Amino acid sequence: MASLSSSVTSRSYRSGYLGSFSPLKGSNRQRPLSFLSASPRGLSSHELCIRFQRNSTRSSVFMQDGAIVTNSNSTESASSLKGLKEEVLSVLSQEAAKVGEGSDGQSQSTVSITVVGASGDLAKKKIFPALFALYYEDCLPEHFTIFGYSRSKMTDGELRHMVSKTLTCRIDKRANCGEKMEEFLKRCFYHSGQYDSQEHFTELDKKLKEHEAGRMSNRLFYLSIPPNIFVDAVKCASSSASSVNGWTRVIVEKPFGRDSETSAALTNSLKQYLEEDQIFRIDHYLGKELVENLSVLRFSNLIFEPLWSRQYIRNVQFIFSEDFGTEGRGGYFDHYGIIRDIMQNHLLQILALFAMETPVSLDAEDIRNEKVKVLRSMRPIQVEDVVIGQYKSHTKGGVTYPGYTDDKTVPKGSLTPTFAAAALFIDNARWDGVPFLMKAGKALHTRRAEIRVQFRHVPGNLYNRNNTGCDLDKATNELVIRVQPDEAIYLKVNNKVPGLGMRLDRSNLNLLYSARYSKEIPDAYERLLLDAIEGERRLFIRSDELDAAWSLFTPLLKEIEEKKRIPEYYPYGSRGPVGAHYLAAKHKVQWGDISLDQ
Ligand SMILES: NC(=O)C1=CN([C@@H]2O[C@H](COP(=O)(O)OP(=O)(O)OC[C@H]3O[C@@H](n4cnc5c(N)ncnc54)[C@H](OP(=O)(O)O)[C@@H]3O)[C@@H](O)[C@H]2O)C=CC1
Ligand SMILES: O=C1O[C@H](COP(=O)(O)O)[C@@H](O)[C@H](O)[C@H]1O
Repeated sequence: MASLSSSVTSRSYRSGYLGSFSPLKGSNRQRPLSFLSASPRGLSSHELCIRFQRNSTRSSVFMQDGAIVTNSNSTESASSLKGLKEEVLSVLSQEAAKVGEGSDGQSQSTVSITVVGASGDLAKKKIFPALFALYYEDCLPEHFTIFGYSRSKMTDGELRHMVSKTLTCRIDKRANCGEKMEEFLKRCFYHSGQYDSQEHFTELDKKLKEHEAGRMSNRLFYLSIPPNIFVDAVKCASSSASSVNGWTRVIVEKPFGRDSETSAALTNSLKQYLEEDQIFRIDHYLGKELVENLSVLRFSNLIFEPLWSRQYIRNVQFIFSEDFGTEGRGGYFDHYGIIRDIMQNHLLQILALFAMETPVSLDAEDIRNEKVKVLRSMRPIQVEDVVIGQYKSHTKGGVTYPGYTDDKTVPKGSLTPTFAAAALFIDNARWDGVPFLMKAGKALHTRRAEIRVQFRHVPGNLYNRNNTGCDLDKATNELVIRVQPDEAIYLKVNNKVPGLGMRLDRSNLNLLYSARYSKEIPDAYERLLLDAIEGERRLFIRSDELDAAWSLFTPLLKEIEEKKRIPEYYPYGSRGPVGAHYLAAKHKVQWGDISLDQ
C-alpha cells in the first residue's frame, strides 16, 4: 500500500482533506464513486485520506497500509469494505490517468477564481476571507489563482493590502497563520476594468492564461456586483474570458430580480451566455452549518421523521432578526425591502428544505426536485396574513438610533418595509392546515436566526389532571434549531422537578455546538465556494425553484406596493410591530422567541 500512497502523494492531490470521516452507507452503493481529492497532509506516509462523492454525498476514507480503516460505529461489513477498497483504488487510478502528470510531477489542471466587484463590501467582508479559510484548510487545489476585478484602480499590492486587512485565522490553528496569509496573498492579483468591456475581459483572459501556464484551466467568476450589471459582466466574461479546455462557472449573488417578471428576464439573459449548470445562484443561508444539519437531523434520526407532519406538528416558525438597521445599504435596500431581502430567499429556502418529502437520494437534483414540489404546493399568500413594519428613531440610554428614513440614501417618506411577518400554508397531505410563520426584521432588539417547531399537546395528558404547576396544553414540546448566533439544537421537554412532590418543569435537551465541538464553524461562504469549485449544486438555487419562489411572493408584493400599504412603525431596538402578535394569535400560535423560557 505504501506504493499507492506515495504515487498519489507525488500527484500532489493536496486539497480536500477535511478531516471528516463518514463511511459509505450501503444505500448509496448503487451509483459510481467520483473522486474529489486525496491528501496525505497531516498523516504519516503510509496513511492517506481520500475524498469522494457518491450521488451527492461526499465522504472520506482513511487508507492505512492499503486497508480502509473505518471508525468504530461503521456499519460496513468486511466484504463491502473490500468492494469499497477496490472501487476507491480503481477511481484513483482512473483519476491519475485523467489528470496526467507533468515532467515535474505536478498535476495539469488549475482553477482561476475571479472576484468581479473585488473593491466592494461583500468581496472584502466575505469572499476573500472565505477563500483564505479554504486555502488555510488545504481545500483549494494545488494550482489556483485569485483575481480581483473591478473598475477601481489598484495594483496587485494594493489589492493584497486591502484583502489582508480582513483575513483571520481559525482559532484552533493560529500557529503558522502569518506565513499562510503571505502565501495566500501571493496568489492574489488584480485587474481593473469596466464590467461591460470585452476588451478589458480579454486583457483579464490574457493574464489568467499566463498564470495557468498551459495547464487545463477551470474558471470560476464570482459576481459580487449590483444586479443591474450582472448580464453585462456575464456576457463579457463568457465571450472573452471563459475557459477553452476546462469548466467555466459563474456564481451569481442575490437579488435575482425583484419579481417573477424581472427574475425570468434575468434568467433568460444569463442563459444567452451560460448553460443552467454553469450558473450557481447563491443563497448563503443554505451554506450555514445548522441549515445543512436540518436534513441530517430529520432523515438520520428515527425519532424525528415520524413526527414531521400535521399529525404531530402544530406550527413551524422561521425567525430572522438583526439588531442593526440598513445604515450604509439604504440605497439597495429601499429598492427591495425585507420581504425580498430575507423572506423570498433565505427563509423560504429553509422552509422548503424543512418541509420537503424524503428525496430519492442526496443528489442535488433529487433534493431540488423535492424543494420545488413544496414551493409549488404553497397556497397563495393572503395580504391579510402579512404584517409589515418600518423602524423609527429611538433614544435609549442617551443614545439616539436613527429611523429608516433618516438614512440619506433612503427617499423621504419611503414605505419600504424593514420588518415583515407572514403566515404561509403548504396545501399537501403532509402539511395541510399547519401554519408556517415567518418573521424577519432589521433594527430589532437582538440578532438571531432560528427555526422553531411547536408540537401538538399530549392528548389526554395524565399530568394535566393534577396540580403539577404546568399548563401542559401550553407547555408542549418545541424543537429549536438556532442557526445563529451560538448555534444550537434544543428540544423542550416536560420533566419532574426532583423531590418528593410531583411538580413539573420545562427543560431543554441541549446540543450547544460550542460545548460539543471545539472546531470553529466554517462560514457559509466557505462551504458554498468549495461546492462551486467542486461542481456540487445541491446548495444553489435552480431556476425553477427561483420561479416558484417568485410566483409565491410576486402577487403579495404587487398588492402591498400598488396599494401603498403603510407599514406599522416600531422603535429601533424593539421587538417589532405588535401586529405580528395578532397575526400569530389569529392562527392560534405564539411566537416562540417571545416566551419567557426561550
Ligand atoms: N454586502 C452584503 O452583505 C451582501 C451583498 N449581496 C449582494 O452581493 C452583491 C455585491 O454586494 P456589495 O459588495 O455590497 O456591493 P457594492 O455596492 O459594494 O458593489 C460592489 C462593487 O461593484 C461596483 N459598483 C457598485 N455600484 C456600481 C454601479 N452602479 N455600476 C457599476 N459598478 C458598480 C463597485 O466597484 P468599482 O466601482 O470598483 O467597479 C463596488 O465596489 C450585490 O448583488 C448585493 O446585492 C448579497 C448579500 C449580502
Ligand atoms: O442576504 C442578506 O443577508 C444578510 C444577513 O446575513 P447573515 O449571514 O449575516 O445573517 C442581511 O444583513 C442582508 O440584508 C441580506 O441582504
